[in-house]
Amino acid sequence: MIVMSQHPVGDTAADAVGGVAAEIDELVIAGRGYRSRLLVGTGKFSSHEAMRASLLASGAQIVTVALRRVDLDRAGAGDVLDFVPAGMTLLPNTSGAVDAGEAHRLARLGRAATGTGLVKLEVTPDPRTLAPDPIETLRAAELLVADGFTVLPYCSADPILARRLEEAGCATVMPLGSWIGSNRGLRTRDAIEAIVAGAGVPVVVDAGLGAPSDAAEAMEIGADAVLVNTAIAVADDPVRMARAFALATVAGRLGHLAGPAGASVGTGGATVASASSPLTGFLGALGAVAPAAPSASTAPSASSASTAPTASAAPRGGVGGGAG
Ligand SMILES: CC(=O)[C@@H](O)[C@H](O)COP(=O)(O)O
Repeated sequence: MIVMSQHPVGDTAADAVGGVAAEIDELVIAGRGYRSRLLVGTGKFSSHEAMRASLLASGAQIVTVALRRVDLDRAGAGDVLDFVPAGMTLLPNTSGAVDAGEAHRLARLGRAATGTGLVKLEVTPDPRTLAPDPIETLRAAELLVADGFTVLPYCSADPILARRLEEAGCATVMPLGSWIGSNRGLRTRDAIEAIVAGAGVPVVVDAGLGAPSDAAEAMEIGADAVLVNTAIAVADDPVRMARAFALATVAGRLGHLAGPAGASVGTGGATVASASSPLTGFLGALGAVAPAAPSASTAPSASSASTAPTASAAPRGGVGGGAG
């Protein structure tokens, strides 16, 4: 069942997330700054009205539209573009293209019809996975850059390909979190971390983010932005879900900017527990209430010795450790 909540929404990211968007830094793509780090798609909504309300609630400033869905002659009324809120940056995409030549042709038609040189490059020849073709994507990127486009390529989560796309002149790289429309979340986390570490252009995690927490996770590990369509469009309440993604994106960015948690969580975290309270110092200060020595029956056997905590696995809080 689709329900449409009636939230009072404005038309900026700050309105959509109650002002907290002002706490994060701007996203800069091809020299232009954006307050919102959530990009949204326009497919799969139950109606154009639901789409428009959700776009507003998301606070997104960049919205992607499949060129195949656009009335390129702009002859008829009621086209999807008529429902994109004014002021949003339109990012036409080449969804449906199966090779570089087709992507280039679609992009040129789109530029003629919409007047924008921005293009989200998608080359997905395999209908089962909609996996981006890395070779055709790179070829298409080279063609489009040479033709004056500002290219934002949807790509495999591959650090080498990301570097090659950046070298080809792309304005961002947009590695997938999981298959388009799958809502499977951030399945490519390790690769995204490697891409973030090496990228000189914004990294936008695109596709498969199924819950707001997925967006937050991508942002925490250092992605510059996320692009979400299906999870918002198919939610029971797409407007509320759009707001949730907006808030999660800001929260994830704040978590990343805050530093230490992102650093430890982002590298996979520790594999042993680390006490949050300073156990040793506390007991010492009380006059050492020493734990009872293990009885013979409870003492670790030789065979279990490998599981006993070692010095290196001791809690990092340690003697006189920090606040609990
Ligand atoms: C709309 C768009 O560009 C999609 O191709 C994009 O990859 C979003 O994916 P999800 O629908 O999985 O969010």
